Amino acid sequence: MTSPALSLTSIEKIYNRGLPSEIAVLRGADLAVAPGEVVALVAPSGAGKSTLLHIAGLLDTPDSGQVQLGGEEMSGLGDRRRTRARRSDVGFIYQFHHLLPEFTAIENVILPQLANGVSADAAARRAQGLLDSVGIGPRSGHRPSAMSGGEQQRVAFCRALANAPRLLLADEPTGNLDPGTSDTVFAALMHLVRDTGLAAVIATHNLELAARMDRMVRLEDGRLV
Ligand SMILES: Nc1ncnc2c1ncn2[C@@H]1O[C@H](COP(=O)(O)OP(=O)(O)OP(=O)(O)O)[C@@H](O)[C@H]1O
Repeated sequence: MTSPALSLTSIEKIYNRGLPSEIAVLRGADLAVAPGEVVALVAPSGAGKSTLLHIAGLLDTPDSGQVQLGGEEMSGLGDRRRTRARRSDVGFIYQFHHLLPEFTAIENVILPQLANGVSADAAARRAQGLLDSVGIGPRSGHRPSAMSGGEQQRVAFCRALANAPRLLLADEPTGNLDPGTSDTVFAALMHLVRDTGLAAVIATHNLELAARMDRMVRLEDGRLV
């Protein structure tokens, strides 16, 4: 049997422990995502969606519970190995694209590859291929400020996939776009994800988009149902 791309077991996260403001955000959250599976994560605002995504993507650590990527335990790793695993195994997409404004679209997709030790030529070829696949190849030399919101977000998708991660985590990837653009951009994202066969967890408030994924999980009272 192949290992899940992501496995979260009994994840607990408490903020401000011991203080009057203590808040138990995650209380035994479990989730397994198979390679190639696209899971919609639906949660009311403040339920702990970002906390969960940050823990799954090794940006934050749980107070207890296990995080596995591709069957490998991540919980006990030191900072350097966590950073390496995050860089090569996980791609992030945020609601606001967070592209580097002083670099062009293609440079934004090249840079994470250089940081991962890929040669400049190979990185440029891969970046151009990714941009072509979401229909913005001809705009690869533009800076983000010269692109529409939907185009910028498609560049952010390509950047997230630049290092061929095994897991994609997205936090409201189309949340700041108008409904029409959101639909086109979501279709581009699904195309990329299906094309590369990677596992994805995509947080969204949009139930119509959630219904187009393989499975929907809801974050409720610190657990996933
Ligand atoms: N570093 C922190 N210290 C204390 N409390 C925090 C911290 N980060 C988040 N929280 C609290 O934990 C809860 C969950 O936060 P989180 O950002 O995970 O929610 P969310 O579901 O992503 O919300 P939204 O959809 O509004 O972005 C919130 O009540 C938030 O105020």
